[in-house]
Amino acid sequence: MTLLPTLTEQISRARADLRMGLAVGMGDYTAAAVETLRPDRLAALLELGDAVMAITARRAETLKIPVYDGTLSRIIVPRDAELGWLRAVADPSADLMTPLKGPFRTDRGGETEAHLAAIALAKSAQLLPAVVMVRAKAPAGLAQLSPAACLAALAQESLLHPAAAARLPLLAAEESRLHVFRPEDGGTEHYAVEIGAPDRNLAPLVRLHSACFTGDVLGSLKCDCGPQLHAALAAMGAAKSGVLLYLNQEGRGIGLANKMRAYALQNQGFDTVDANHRLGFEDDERDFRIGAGILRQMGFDRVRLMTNNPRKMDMLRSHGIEVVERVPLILPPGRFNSAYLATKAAKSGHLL
Ligand SMILES: Nc1nc2c(ncn2[C@@H]2O[C@H](COP(=O)(O)OP(=O)(O)OP(=O)(O)O)[C@@H](O)[C@H]2O)c(=O)[nH]1
Ligand SMILES: [Zn+2]
Repeated sequence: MTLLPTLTEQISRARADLRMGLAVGMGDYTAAAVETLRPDRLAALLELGDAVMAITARRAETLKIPVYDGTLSRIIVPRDAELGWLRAVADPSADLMTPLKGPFRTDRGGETEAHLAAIALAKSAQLLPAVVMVRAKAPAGLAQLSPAACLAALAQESLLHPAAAARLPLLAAEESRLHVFRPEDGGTEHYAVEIGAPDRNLAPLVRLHSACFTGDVLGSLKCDCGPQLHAALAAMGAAKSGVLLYLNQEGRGIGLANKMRAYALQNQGFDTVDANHRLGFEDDERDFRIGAGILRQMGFDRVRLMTNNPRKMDMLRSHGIEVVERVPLILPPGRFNSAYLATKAAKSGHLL
């Protein structure tokens, strides 16, 4: 028995540190997220030694920087580099105005595990996936992680536990309950709306809905999230049975700030997939294992899934939930979201 933090708890702390702009120890390196770094901290970091900036292959492709190992690039940070330069490499918002930020010198060969782990940690903190790293042990007082352990822990399914539940009459269904699930790793909570009393032996209507503040709350016309949310609840209300999981994976897992960066790129003419890539993310950074885990905990192992996204079905199936039927959830496109929906069908495999 110990009062000391477990590896998962140490990772959660390190994630919070990156968000605050603090550096963390990653094996033999000291690493900080470019997005939150302050000029004085950059100067202190550069005093430790020569720095590289690690970016994902996706961002490197946009900047036409070579990727030697298929996953990332390590750009050598000039001794006199200013934070603005690092930020411009990390953040594509000014790409069109200043397309060529190079010439860039890059590192090749050698170990990249610490770089990969630092990028994965920045992504899990919903920060731009760009980190500045110096090969020097982190000074005492900073979080210290082992890259291999960090990568393994971040790839693992996070365990969730029921935190609270109560009856919640809804417009779509008076007989409803809201369950709050809390992950062990200190991350964001996720919710399950249980409508009626779905029979655990039958396959109820289920929807895995990913949070969309702009669509769900503000009624944004750029996507179909709000109408899909309400249509799913209405269908469950009509059936007097169903489970809607509200997963707090805003912006397909990249967070609202990055989603707004992606929207700004879309306003420049890039589509929803290319915008994610230019930011350094994959098209979809969500972890649908969370949904499977919540369903299993609630006693469901067979579902009729309301979705147009085959990835959701595959992920549930490979995590112990039988999808006995796909129930399409298609809303008429509008003036502002037709291009978005067409891109999802053409590039992300969404079914129409
Ligand atoms: N990164 C990014 N996320 C977006 C964009 N537009 C909407 N989103 C997010 O995309 C997610 C959409 O979630 P869902 O509707 O559950 O999923 P889906 O993959 O469209 O699949 P189905 O609706 O089930 O067919 C939400 O997290 C939104 O916040 C965008 O342009 N960029
Ligand atoms: Zn949306």
